[in-house]
Parts: sequence; structure tokens; C-alpha cells
Amino acid sequence: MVAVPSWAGTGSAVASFLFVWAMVRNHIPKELYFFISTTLRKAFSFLNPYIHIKLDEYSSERMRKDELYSAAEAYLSSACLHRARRLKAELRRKTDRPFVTIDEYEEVTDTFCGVTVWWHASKHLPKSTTTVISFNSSPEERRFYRLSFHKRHRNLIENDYLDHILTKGRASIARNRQRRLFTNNPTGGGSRNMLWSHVAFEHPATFDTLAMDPERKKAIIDDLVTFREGKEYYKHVGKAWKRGYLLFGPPGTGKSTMIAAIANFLEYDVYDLELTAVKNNTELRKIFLETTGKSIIVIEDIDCSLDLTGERKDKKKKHKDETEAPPSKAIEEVDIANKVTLSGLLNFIDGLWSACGGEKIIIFTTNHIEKLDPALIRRGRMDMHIEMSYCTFEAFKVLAKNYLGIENHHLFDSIRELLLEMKVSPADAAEGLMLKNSGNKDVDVYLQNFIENLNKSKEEANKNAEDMVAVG
Ligand SMILES: Nc1ncnc2c1ncn2[C@@H]1O[C@H](COP(=O)(O)OP(=O)(O)OP(=O)(O)O)[C@@H](O)[C@H]1O
Ligand SMILES: [Mg+2]
Repeated sequence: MVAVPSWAGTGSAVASFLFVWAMVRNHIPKELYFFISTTLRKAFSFLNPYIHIKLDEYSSERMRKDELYSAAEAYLSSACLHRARRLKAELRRKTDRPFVTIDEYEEVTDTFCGVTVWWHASKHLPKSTTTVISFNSSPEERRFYRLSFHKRHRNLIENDYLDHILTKGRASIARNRQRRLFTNNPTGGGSRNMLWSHVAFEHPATFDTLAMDPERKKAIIDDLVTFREGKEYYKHVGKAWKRGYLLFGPPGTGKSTMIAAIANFLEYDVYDLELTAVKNNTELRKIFLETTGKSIIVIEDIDCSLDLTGERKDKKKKHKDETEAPPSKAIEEVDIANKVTLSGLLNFIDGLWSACGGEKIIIFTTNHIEKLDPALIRRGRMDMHIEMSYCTFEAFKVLAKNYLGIENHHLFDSIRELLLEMKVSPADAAEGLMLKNSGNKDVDVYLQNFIENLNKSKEEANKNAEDMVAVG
């Protein structure tokens, strides 16, 4: 362990002085006490070339954990842990791995641009510890770090090193945090305080395992990277830092799998929003405000969630059907108070509120893009429309690699031909390639079965088509 340098020999002199000082301080007038202590502090700081910066666990203005403290904690745990002898491990809430950091009263060194600094972990003990025995954890206990360095490096440390700590610490926190999958609780019910419930997000899908045309996959990844790194750009052009993706296509083509792959790629949390459980637009806004940055807000099967197109169609119908009595204004107002409307949803996506809380991705999925109101999915709201299609040969190759571990095979040509003629969803293709617990791991057999099944489906499809023609 390395300690902040001190002068040999002065230690015992200072200790004796402090002892005498503690004895006499209660017997001298207050004014004299303040005069002596101020003079002594000045003298010590003149002689001591080291500067100390204290990083408190809780910020003074709000009773919440200070971000710089948390960043320093994560930074020390990832960059300086190997130099510490006394460590502390704890299982923190919302994580599934022990978090190891330096223990209290331990000191470690760090080097930045050739300059050595000292980090000392400590804590303020609660005032009551000496007199009261408490069975609760000490609520007054406040941990802090003291960062010490030579005064000639003051500019470097204050301007660059603290920034470095913040950036590296934040990155380390993002890397190690357990990501979460949220779902909204029904609003208007009993648990009004808890708008979202969550579980650990553990979906294993990645872009490597996603069966899709490689070029289209690359275009999506590039788009995501541009978004993730676009903080300054979005600020510069005056846009909220958010991006919308519309995933559309038949069932089993990988829309939900794509969402999981995006979340894993960006390391974002996922908020799975069930619109039918939201009472009205006001509740929707509250729910939105409870989401955090670095998150994906998903509305699956948006065409089924609500009759979002109904609002506009009803108005048109009302004009056409003049014999029907118009609903009273009061009924209309009650109706709006009890449902999420298209305009409420549009506000949610890109109204003033949408810029709150950091970067966000909004994803809608649908099997029926044609049913959606164009206003909902116009560019700017849903910036990228991604069609998830039936299995192409390129997509099949990804599945074959994932499921069977092969990149080429003499039966691939026949499969290519069949996939050109047939509409097979990746979900069906994946099911056909899944190694069952039959003990038979022969790839030839699996591919042969796969081809046979495709041929059977083809024959059935042809027969159905012929029947239809005959009936017609
Ligand atoms: N493109 C794909 N790549 C890899 N696996 C896929 C793909 N599409 C489907 N699958 C497999 O099929 C299963 C179902 O896919 P998924 O739920 O993503 O389809 P979906 O498009 O969301 O369907 P739905 O419209 O019914 O919600 C997944 O668990 C996955 O194993
Ligand atoms: Mg789905």
C-alpha cells in the first residue's frame, strides 16, 4: 500500500502537539481558540504541498447518490482494484454478480498522464454510534473518497482527471449493470405508485444469431451506432435524441427477436408497453416520464393494441351518415378521458415530453402495416421501416450456422431452390433445424428432413391452390 508522502520525524512532533492542544483547547477563551486554529490551518496548508478533493457518496443538494462518487467507485473497482489489499464484495440490488470494490480506510494509487494520485476510501460515522446501539444499518453513515495529489498538478486533475473518472466510471457502470425488461402495470388500479414492474432482461438474441440478409442487417447496425454516438449531432440540429423503428412482417419472421438483438447490441433496458392497460393519454404521459435514458420502448402489435385509426375514421363516418344523431360533447369528453387516442400516442412519440430523460428508441411491431394510420408511422416518427421477411437463402445460412454449426453443405443448393419458391418463416425454418434430443446429430439427416418437409409443404400449397381454382 502506498501512502501520501509525509516528512519523516515530523509525525511524532505533530502527534505530541495535537495531544497538548486537545488538553488546553477547553481551557482557553473561544476567540483565542479560533485565532490559533485558523493560524495553524494556514501554516499546515502552506507547508503541505498536497491537495485533497472529497467525493461524498450523497450530494449535498439532494439526498441522492452522487454520480461522481458512483463513477469513481466503478472506476476504482475496474482500474485500480489490483493495487488494493483490502477489498469489499457485495451483491447489489438489480444485479446478479458480486460487486467488488476497495474497502473502507484502504488507499490505492492511480496514474494519469504520468502523474500519481492517491485515493483513500473512508466514511463518516453516525454521531450516535458511541452512545446508541442500533440494530438497523446506519442510516447516517456516509462514505466518501479523498483524492490527493500534488498542488502543481491541480489544473490537470481538476480539468481532465475528474472528467476521465466520470467517463470511464459511467462506461463501467453501463457495462456491468443488469439490464431490465419492464412492463407497465394497469393504470387506475391500486398500485398507482408503481407504473412499471421489471425482471432481469436475459434474452440471448444477438445480431449474429438473427437470420436476415447481411446487407440489411449491416444497415440497421450502422443506423444504431450512428444513433448511439449522435448526442452532439442531435443537439446541433435541435432534435430530441430518439429514434423510431417500425418492424413489420408476417408472424415468426423475427420482429421480437430483432428487438432483443437491438437491446443486447446497445445494452439498453427494454420497456414493453402494453397500451391496452393504459387508461388514457394523461396516464400514458406519466408512464413515459417514468422511463429512463438508454432504453427501448416497445409497442408490439400496434395494430391490435388499440383502435388508433378509429378516431379519424369515426369522424369521417360521422359526416357521411347525417341521419345518425351526433354524440353529445359530454359523451365525447368522457370517451377521450377513458382511452388512449392517436393524438395521445403521437405526443408520446414526438411531443415536447418525448425529449425528457435521455436517449430513447421507440419500436413498433405489426403484422399489418397497411392497417396503421400514416401519421403514426411517417418518417420522423418511425425513422426506419424494417421489413422482416420470409426466410431467404442468406437468412437460412445464418440459421444453419447457429443451429447446426455449418457454413456450407452439398444440400444447400436444393434448399436455395426451395426457399425461392416457398414462403417459410425463419421461425419455421429454425424449428426444422433444431437438434432434437433424439441422439441423432447427423447434419445430413437433419438437412434431408428439412428438404422433405419443405417439399411436403410445397405439395400441400399446390394442392390448396388447385382446390381454390376448382371451387372458383
Ligand atoms: N430472423 C430470425 N432469426 C433468428 N431466429 C428467428 C428469426 N425469426 C424467427 N426466429 C425464431 O422464431 C421464434 C419466433 O420469432 P419472433 O417471436 O421473433 O417472431 P415475430 O416476428 O415477433 O412473430 P409475431 O409476429 O408472431 O410476433 C424466435 O424465438 C426465434 O427462435
Ligand atoms: Mg413478436
